[in-house]
Amino acid sequence: MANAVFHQAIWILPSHHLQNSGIHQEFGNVSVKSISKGFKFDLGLSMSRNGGYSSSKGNSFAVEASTSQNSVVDPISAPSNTSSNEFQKKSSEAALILIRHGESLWNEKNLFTGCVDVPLTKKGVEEAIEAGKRISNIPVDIIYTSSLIRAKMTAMLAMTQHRRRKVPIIMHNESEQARAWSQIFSEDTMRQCIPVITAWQLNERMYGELQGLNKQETADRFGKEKVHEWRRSYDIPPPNGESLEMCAERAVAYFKDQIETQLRSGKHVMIAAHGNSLRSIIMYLDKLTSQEVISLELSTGIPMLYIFKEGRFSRRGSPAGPTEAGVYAYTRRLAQYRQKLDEMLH
Ligand SMILES: O=C(O)[C@H](O)COP(=O)(O)O
Repeated sequence: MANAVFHQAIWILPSHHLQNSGIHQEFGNVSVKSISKGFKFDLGLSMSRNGGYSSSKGNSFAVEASTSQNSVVDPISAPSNTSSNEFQKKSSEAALILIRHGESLWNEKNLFTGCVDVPLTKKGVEEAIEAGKRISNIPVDIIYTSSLIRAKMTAMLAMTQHRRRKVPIIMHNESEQARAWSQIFSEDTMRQCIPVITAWQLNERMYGELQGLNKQETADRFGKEKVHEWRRSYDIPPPNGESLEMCAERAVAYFKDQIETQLRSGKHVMIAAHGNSLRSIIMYLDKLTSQEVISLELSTGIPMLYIFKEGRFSRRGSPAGPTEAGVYAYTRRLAQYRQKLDEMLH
């Protein structure tokens, strides 16, 4: 069966809409004059029936004005005398930030959570804000989160700390109407937004019949070794749940199809997800073996930075150190971005 493709993540302003609609004149401080020609913001993505996203405009995530074909670029990211397309071609480097969500109410209670949709604790909120401070100087053009609230909360709270002060906006693609009703009608406002794509493929591994059970009690009942095998082995699933391998089949496939595509086009990406969906992605990025991944543990609310350059990922650290400088080895490009933020904000 042909894979039906639904256009998604498009913010469109048909020119007739403005002329005909009674809504207008002012959106906050933004005058409709600036958009009176009508334009289309196309984030270049489509969603297929199986829930995957594919690019409808090649690899580009450029937000384009259909009348002029000029991309809406972040003036801080791009050198002023270089057009966005040229910049993206020259830019062979993009930042990738991974964050495991902050502590959830079930992490606090030591319960297996998996795909159960549990929010953050107060400590989790604080961890997310702290994570945001650590990445506040690193560019972010697009955010991916799982569909679970703990990852979404973490991404949103982290972005409250970002010095660029762009607004993360969740893309609603669940129906044609949801897309239509969440359009944005100002190019200026669009420039100050970061699209947030939620994807179930980034959800925590499905923990099967362990979901809701206490981890300590489960270890007492089935034995520490068995439970460790369920939690950390690569290919042994918990009862009726997903092994890490099964989780990787969807999470890494999504990463390769969708997220790597953004990185290749020069977009800086943040992913807020989960202990095991991120372990599977890190296994891919760091080329870990199924033995090595057993000892990979991720703490809640800790951001990790990778640089994607010439088709390769290199880990630039995670904030184990007390200061940002001691944490991330900035590339020249990231240092320039930071310097521009300093100039803009002082
Ligand atoms: O789903 C859970 O319980 C946690 O988010 C991850 O649990 P784990 O450390 O047991 O894999």
